[in-house]
Amino acid sequence: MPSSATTVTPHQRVLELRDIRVSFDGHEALRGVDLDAARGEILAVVGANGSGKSTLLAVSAGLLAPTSGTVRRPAGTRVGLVPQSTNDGARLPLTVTDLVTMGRWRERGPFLPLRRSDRARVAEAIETVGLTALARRPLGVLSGGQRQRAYLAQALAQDADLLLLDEPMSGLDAASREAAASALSTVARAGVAVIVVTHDLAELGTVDAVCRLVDGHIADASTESADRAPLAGFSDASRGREHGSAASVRA
Ligand SMILES: Nc1ncnc2c1ncn2[C@@H]1O[C@H](COP(=O)(O)OP(=O)(O)OP(=O)(O)O)[C@@H](O)[C@H]1O
Repeated sequence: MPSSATTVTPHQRVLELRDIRVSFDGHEALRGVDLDAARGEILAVVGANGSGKSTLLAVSAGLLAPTSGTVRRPAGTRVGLVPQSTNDGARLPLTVTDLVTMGRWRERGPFLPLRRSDRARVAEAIETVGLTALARRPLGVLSGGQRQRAYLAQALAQDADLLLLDEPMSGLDAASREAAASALSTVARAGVAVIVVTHDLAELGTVDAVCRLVDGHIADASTESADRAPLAGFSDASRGREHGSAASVRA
């Protein structure tokens, strides 16, 4: 990750959205969104309820085809998505380790036995989110915040190139938020492009860019300061430059 504004680092772009429009029954959830995400960078997406944040993630993940516009990802890009609510997971007859192991399926296939390296990756992801002591517990007996962390571990275990997280900190206590924010920084430093939807920029610690959605379009995009100071007190993204593209602005 760049440590100063003048550092020129070749950040490979793993997502390019151009003039994205999404209509639901005549209502435009996204209106002409341009956005780039590059390896090694954390992009925060903020905006009011209904402004289009989850829709933007769904389009970025390839789960939802835009009504118009282009979505480009380099061939072979692995996308990991942690959806907004993981409460449904409470009903799944899976342990934390089972859930995180599923994160290796794309790499390994669901029917092949895990290699030692896969198991190590699963254990590492569980450790990163601080759930090692609960690794054998069924999801149904975890608290909401613990379950949220299990899903985050699953996403980490995927070794994704592009990690999309929809309010990953919701329901987490302060210590867990800090652990999750640190995990995100670690994966970004390892070269993953991270897009995080949040209602609270401060909980993310440091980010490289902020994209504010208002009624389905990017109202403004801001870069974090060059030395990557904490975002606390930076809730007014109007400090940033006004333009349509977010992560193309390098920190
Ligand atoms: N499948 C759908 N069918 C119809 N309308 C939808 C659908 N998904 C989203 N919308 C509408 O699109 C708009 C954007 O929704 P979206 O879920 O992307 O917002 P959001 O910014 O993620 O909101 P929140 O902060 O509440 O999670 C909203 O007006 C929503 O009602």
